[in-house]
Amino acid sequence: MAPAVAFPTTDSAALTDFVINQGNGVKGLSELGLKALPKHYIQPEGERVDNSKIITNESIPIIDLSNWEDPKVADSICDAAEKWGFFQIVNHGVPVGVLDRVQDATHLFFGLPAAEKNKYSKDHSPSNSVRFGTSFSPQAEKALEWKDYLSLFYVSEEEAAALWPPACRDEVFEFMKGSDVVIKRLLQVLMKRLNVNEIDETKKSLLMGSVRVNLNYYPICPNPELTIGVGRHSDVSTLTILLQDEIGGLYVKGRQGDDSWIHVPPIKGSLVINIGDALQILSNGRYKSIEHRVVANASQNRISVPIFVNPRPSAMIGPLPEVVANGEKPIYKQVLYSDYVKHFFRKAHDGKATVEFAKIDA
Ligand SMILES: O=C(O)CCC(=O)C(=O)O
Ligand SMILES: [Fe+2]
Repeated sequence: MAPAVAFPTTDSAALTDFVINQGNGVKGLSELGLKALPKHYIQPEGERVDNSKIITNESIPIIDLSNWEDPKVADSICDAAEKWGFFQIVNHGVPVGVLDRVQDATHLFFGLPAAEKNKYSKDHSPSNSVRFGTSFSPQAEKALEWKDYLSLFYVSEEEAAALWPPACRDEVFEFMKGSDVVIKRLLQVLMKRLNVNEIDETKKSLLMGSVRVNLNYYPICPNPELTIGVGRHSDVSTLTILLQDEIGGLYVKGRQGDDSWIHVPPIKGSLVINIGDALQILSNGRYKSIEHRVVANASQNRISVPIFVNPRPSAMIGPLPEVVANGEKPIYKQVLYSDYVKHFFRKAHDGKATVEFAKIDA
């Protein structure tokens, strides 16, 4: 039987203390067996997923990478990046055992006692590279999101070995390393269409100068229709490689320019790829970073593991010289990538608003 609720969940201070300060997260709330969603998680109607807005007559492309050398594969990747900003890849070369192990390790980490996970919270973590938290940006949000996370910024193998939680450290590292080849190939293909034929050191720092891996945990929610797992946002990355489990719940904004949403169906062994804001800016808008969000679930706990491939924080990002060489007008200015990321985290999730930060004023 679930334990009796030990505090009034209407009391903001008590809720913050339980969820954030003690490190119980929304997983802890969920396991109290609440009958109703605490008011802090009730999202304005526009932020919830409205079932009437979900379209089922379209789906994001699924690309088979078994024949890398086939130019048709490269075309499908670039077309998907231009038209959809989102696609799934199968036969990508990352062994299914690696994917299974990082999913098991994610469950293992979130299954640890709160006090153990809390060692990695903002107030206790020995390093900024390792952060356990809940929601997206609780200080900046009017309504909280129904998600806990562990965020791991990769600095070096030594640092990862010393600082990442032992419950998931080796498996996350194996997933990150195992995805290296497919990440490089995808970027090479995407660059070729932009007339960038070689990823030299400068390009490397712009495209893949840093990596962050998140472990996301979306526990069972008493009123999923009133809240959200992750609110509408686009990623600030160059490219995101996402491993989701078999539960489902990720929605991508439709292409009609209206408020329609498309489900990304789980496919065992596949990886979801999406273009982030940094690549939209570097490609001068040719590749699209598309809004997406995650619903909460009434009956199952869901996990996902995105790898965010990012520019180096100290890199200046703007439209690549190869892209504007033919006289194309730049629509973005040069911005310091770390400023861009700071801007993203300063506010609650708000769809595509972050990219305005880099727009050249009309
Ligand atoms: O959980 C998911 O499927 C997506 C998560 C996501 O969009 C993110 O972490 O940026
Ligand atoms: Fe995302």
